[in-house]
Amino acid sequence: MKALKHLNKYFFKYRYRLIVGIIITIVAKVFALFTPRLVGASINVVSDRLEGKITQEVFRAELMTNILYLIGAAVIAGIFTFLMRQTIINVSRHIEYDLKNEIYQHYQILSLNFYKSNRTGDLMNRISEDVGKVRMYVGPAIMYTMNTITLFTVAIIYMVNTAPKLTMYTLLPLPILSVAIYKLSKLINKRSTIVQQSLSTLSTYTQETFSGISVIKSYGIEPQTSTEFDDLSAQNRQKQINLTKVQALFFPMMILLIGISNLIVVYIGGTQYMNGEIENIGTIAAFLIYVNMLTWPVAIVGWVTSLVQQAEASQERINEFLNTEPEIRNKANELTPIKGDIEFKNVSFVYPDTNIEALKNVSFKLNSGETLAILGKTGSGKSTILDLIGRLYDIDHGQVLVDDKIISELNLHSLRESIGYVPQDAFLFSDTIKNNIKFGKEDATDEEVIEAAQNARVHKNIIGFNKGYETILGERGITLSGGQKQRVSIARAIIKKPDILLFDDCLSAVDTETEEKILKNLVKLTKDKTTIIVSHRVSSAKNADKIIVLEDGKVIQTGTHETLINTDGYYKELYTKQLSEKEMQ
Ligand SMILES: Nc1ncnc2c1ncn2[C@@H]1O[C@H](COP(=O)(O)OP(=O)(O)OP(=O)(O)O)[C@@H](O)[C@H]1O
Repeated sequence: MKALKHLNKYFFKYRYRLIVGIIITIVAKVFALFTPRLVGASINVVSDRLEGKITQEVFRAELMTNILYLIGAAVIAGIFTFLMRQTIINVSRHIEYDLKNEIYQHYQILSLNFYKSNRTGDLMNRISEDVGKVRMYVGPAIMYTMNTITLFTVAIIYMVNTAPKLTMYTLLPLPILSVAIYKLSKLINKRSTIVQQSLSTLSTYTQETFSGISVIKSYGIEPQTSTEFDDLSAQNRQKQINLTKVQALFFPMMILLIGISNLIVVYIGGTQYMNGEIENIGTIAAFLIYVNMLTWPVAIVGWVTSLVQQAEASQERINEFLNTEPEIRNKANELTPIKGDIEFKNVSFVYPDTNIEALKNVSFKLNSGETLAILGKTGSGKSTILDLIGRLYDIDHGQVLVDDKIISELNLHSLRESIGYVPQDAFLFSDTIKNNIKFGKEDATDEEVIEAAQNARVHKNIIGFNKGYETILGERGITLSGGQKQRVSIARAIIKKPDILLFDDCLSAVDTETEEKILKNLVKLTKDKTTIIVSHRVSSAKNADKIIVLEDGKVIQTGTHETLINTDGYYKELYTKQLSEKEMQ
C-alpha cells in the first residue's frame, strides 16, 4: 500500500464528497436490509393466520403495511444506490483526471534522454492503462468495501439477535467463497495481463504495417505480413481462450457456494424450527435472503483485494516516472532577456545513452545578429551543436555561453522562447496548415501567418490546395511533399520572430532555385538575429558571416566563404564539386 499513498492528497482534496458518498452508501444498504426482515415478518403473519392466532382483518392490515414498507424501503435504497455511484464513482473519475494531468505535466518537463530510454508505448500505457487500474481502487474498491462493511454489520447484528447458532452455520461457507474468489481473480488478472500484452503486440504490428504500407507494397511483401499477422492473431486467440476458461469458473463457483449456504439455512433452520429453537418460520425466509445478499459482497472482498493489488502495482509504475527528476533544470527563476551572442568554449559532448562522443573540443563565437554556417559530413556533430544551444542536453566539458553567461544559468523558458528552431525532420501535427504555422506564435494574425508562409516560399503551394490554410495535414489529411513540409516548418519558426534562429539542414529537400529565394528572404528577416544554418550545401553557407566545418566532432576549418574557397580543404572541395554539378544542370 506504500505506492498508493501518493493518492492521499487527492483523497484529501475530495474529502467532503467522499464523506457524503460513504454516508449515502451506508444509508442505501441500511434500507436495502429492511427487505429480509419485512419478508420474514410477512411470512410470520401468514403463519399466524393459518394457525388462527390472528383475525382476517389484522392479517390483511399487517400484510398491507409490510408490503408498503417493502416498496418504500426498496425505492429509498434504489435512490441512494444511484446517489452512491454518482458520488463515489464521480470522485474516482475526478482523481483519474487529476492524476493523468499530473503525469502529463511531469512528462513535459522530463528531458530528451528520458524519452529515449523509455518506449513511447510504455509512456502511453502508464498514463492510460495504469491510471485506469488505479481508478478502480479509488472508485469501485472503496465503494464495494463500504458496501460490504455496512451490509455485514447491519445484517449480522440482526441475524445474531434472532438466531445466533443458525447465523454461525450460515456464514461458514462465506470465507471459503472469499478466498476462492481472491485466488480466481488473481488468476484472471494474470491471464488478462497476458491478453493485454498480446493485444498491444498485435496492434503495434498492425499500426506499423499500415504506416509503412507503401514500403510493404513496393517490396511486394504483403503475403509475409499477412502470415505474421495470422501468427500473432492465433497467439492472441489462444490467450483469450485461456482467459475465458478461468472467467467461466467465476459464476458457477458463486452459485455453488450460495447453494450450499441456502441448503444449510433450510436444513439447520428447519431442524431448529422443528425443535422449537427458532420461534418463527419467517426467520428462515429472512435468513435465506440475507445469505443471498451477503454472498456477493463476500465474493467482492476477494475481487477488491486483487483490485487493490493491481492498483498498487500500477501506482508503483506511475510513481517510478513521477519520481524521475528532469535532467535539465531551470536554475533562474527570473526571466532573462536574450540578446543572442553565442559562444562555445572547448565544448566536448558525449551522448549519455550511446556513449558516442559527438563533439570534441569545439570552440566558436558568434555575436548577436551574425550568421554562422556549419558544414560537415553526416554524423560530424552539426545537429548536436544546435541541440546544445537549445539546452536539450547539459554538457560536462567546456562551456556554452549565451550573452556571455553560462547557458545553464539562464532562465530556461526565456532561452527556449528566444529560439526559432527548424529541425532536420520537419514534424507537423495532424491539424490545419494555419495552426501548424501558428504553433510558433499562438496569437498570430492571419496576415502574419501568410507573411511567414510567403517568406518561407510555401504560400503559393498552400493557396493551391482546395481549403488553403485550413487544409488538414497528417493521417486523415493531405500529405505534403518533403520540401513543402520543410518550408511550413520554416514558416513556423520565423513567425515567432525569435532572437536566435537555428536551421538544421532544413532546405535539403528543396531545389536550389527555391533554396536561393528562401535564403534571400531569410537574409532580410535575420538581419539583426543570430542565425545558425546547418547544411550540406555551399549555397546555403556562402552568405554567412562565419563558416565552420566539422569532421568527426572536431572543427577542421573556420573562416568566411572567400577565405575558405581559397584554402585547400573540405570546403573548397565541396564548393568545386557543387559548382560543377550546378554547371552540369
Ligand atoms: N540523440 C542522440 N543520441 C545518441 N547519439 C546521437 C544522438 N544524436 C546524434 N547522435 C550521434 O552523435 C553523432 C553526431 O550526430 P549529429 O546528428 O550531431 O550529426 P550531424 O552532423 O548533424 O549529422 P547529419 O548531417 O547526418 O544530420 C553521430 O555519431 C550520431 O550517431
